[in-house]
Amino acid sequence: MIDKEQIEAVILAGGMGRRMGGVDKGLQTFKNAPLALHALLRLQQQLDYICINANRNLGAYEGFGLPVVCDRLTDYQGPLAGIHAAMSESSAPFILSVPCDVPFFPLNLAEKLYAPFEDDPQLELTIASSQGKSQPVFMMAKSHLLMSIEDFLKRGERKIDKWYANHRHALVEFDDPAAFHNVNTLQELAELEKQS
Ligand SMILES: Nc1nc2c(ncn2[C@@H]2O[C@H](COP(=O)(O)OP(=O)(O)OP(=O)(O)O)[C@@H](O)[C@H]2O)c(=O)[nH]1
Repeated sequence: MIDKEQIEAVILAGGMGRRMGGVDKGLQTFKNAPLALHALLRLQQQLDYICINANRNLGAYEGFGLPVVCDRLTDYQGPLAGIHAAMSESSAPFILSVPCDVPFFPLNLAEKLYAPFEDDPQLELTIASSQGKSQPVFMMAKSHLLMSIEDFLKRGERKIDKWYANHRHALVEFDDPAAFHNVNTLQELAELEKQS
């Protein structure tokens, strides 16, 4: 059984959005609402504690009514920097991360990523996987990994896959590959809007 008290979720909206021309991806409109709000609405069905990681337009994100955390390490070091920021500010033993650009992620994400920890107390993190391919931005990690992330980023590394390989982890398979469809360009956003 999932213990919601143990987990804080972070919506990662701190990227540069280069493939969207440098716009703030989380604030782009999809089905009449900002992308990050879609993520929030899905998380609210799963967990009670949620924050947003953003590095610009902070007022707009604060308008969602959640705590907003900024990267502590500068220079846009990738999604791990956002997970690091959330871990730094949270007192929850587990952090669940989701990106802001996957509007249909599974509604049983938190439950399924939490379950393996109950069977294996040594486990440090779980990562979503779909059709055998990992989706590493969808991660549930124990908060004691904060210093490990910090050391890794300070060494100039940034790839999540390389980081988690050093830790006891489990991949958790999800059935519906469409749920992990992410949007990288404004054209992809418009196409997804038409399809759905
Ligand atoms: N906090 C933080 N989050 C990031 C950073 N880079 C990417 N992300 C987040 O990680 C997720 C996946 O991001 P990407 O699509 O790889 O990067 P992006 O910045 O959104 O877009 P591109 O610049 O086009 O790659 C998104 O939720 C981003 O907001 C970063 O430097 N800091």
